[in-house]
Amino acid sequence: MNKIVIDGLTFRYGSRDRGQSAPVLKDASFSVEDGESVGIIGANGAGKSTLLKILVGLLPGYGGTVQVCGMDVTKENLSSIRRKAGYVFQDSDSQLFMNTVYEDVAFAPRNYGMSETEVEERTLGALRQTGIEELKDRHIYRLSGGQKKLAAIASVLSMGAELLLMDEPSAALDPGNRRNLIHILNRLPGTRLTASHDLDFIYDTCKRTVLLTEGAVIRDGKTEEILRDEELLVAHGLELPLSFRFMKGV
Ligand SMILES: Nc1ncnc2c1ncn2[C@@H]1O[C@H](COP(=O)(O)OP(=O)(O)OP(=O)(O)O)[C@@H](O)[C@H]1O
Repeated sequence: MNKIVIDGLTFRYGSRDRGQSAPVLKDASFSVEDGESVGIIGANGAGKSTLLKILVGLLPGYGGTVQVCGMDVTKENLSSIRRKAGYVFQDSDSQLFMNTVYEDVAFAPRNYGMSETEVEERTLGALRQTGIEELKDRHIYRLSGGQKKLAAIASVLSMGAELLLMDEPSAALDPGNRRNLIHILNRLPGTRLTASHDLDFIYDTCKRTVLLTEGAVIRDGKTEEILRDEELLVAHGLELPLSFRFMKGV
């Protein structure tokens, strides 16, 4: 079953009264199957963040078909979609707002009216999956960037998200935290869509990759094949990931 279906997606910012702006997504189509881990790569302004925001209903008014977890992305379906699809912001500070890690991770299940026993079970489960159980009583302001990222991921896992949508998850992480995040993501069950221009991170966490340029899907295929294609990457404002540069001896 497909967790995401995007068919002929077109989107432009702005409204008619402010004048029509150019489309930032142009007839984009691809699907993501249950259990797949897919990367979205593209230069600055390619439309990666816009695409993720459309999937969680933050940007209505798109053209074409967009379905998440079997539901059309419409106002009526948003609360059901957000129970199944967890959006991890690029900036973890925009996502964490409670006092402690535990409170933040417990927020969504509590908000959905689950019993305190279930809230605790889900919260501890999510903290375990992200390897931050020992930080549960830590104040959010006392977390490092890497710990905040893990807390933000735990806060969407606790509501039972089947689909993780992540915007630049490795941004601002040092090598140790980045490696830890790769290790944790690769052990998580479920489906993932990760937007990033950290191509090494995509190589380490996604089997399939979609290349976007100016809002259009240029390539959709095996990560290894796309990330090895230097000519393709350079033509679209990217460069070979380090892993392949070393192999070439560059
Ligand atoms: N709120 C907005 N209003 C108007 N235009 C916007 C808005 N947000 C983004 N854009 C424009 O939409 C296009 C796509 O932006 P988007 O942030 O989706 O790209 P991106 O691939 O995520 O880029 P980056 O890698 O720099 O984060 C860009 O031209 C950008 O300037």
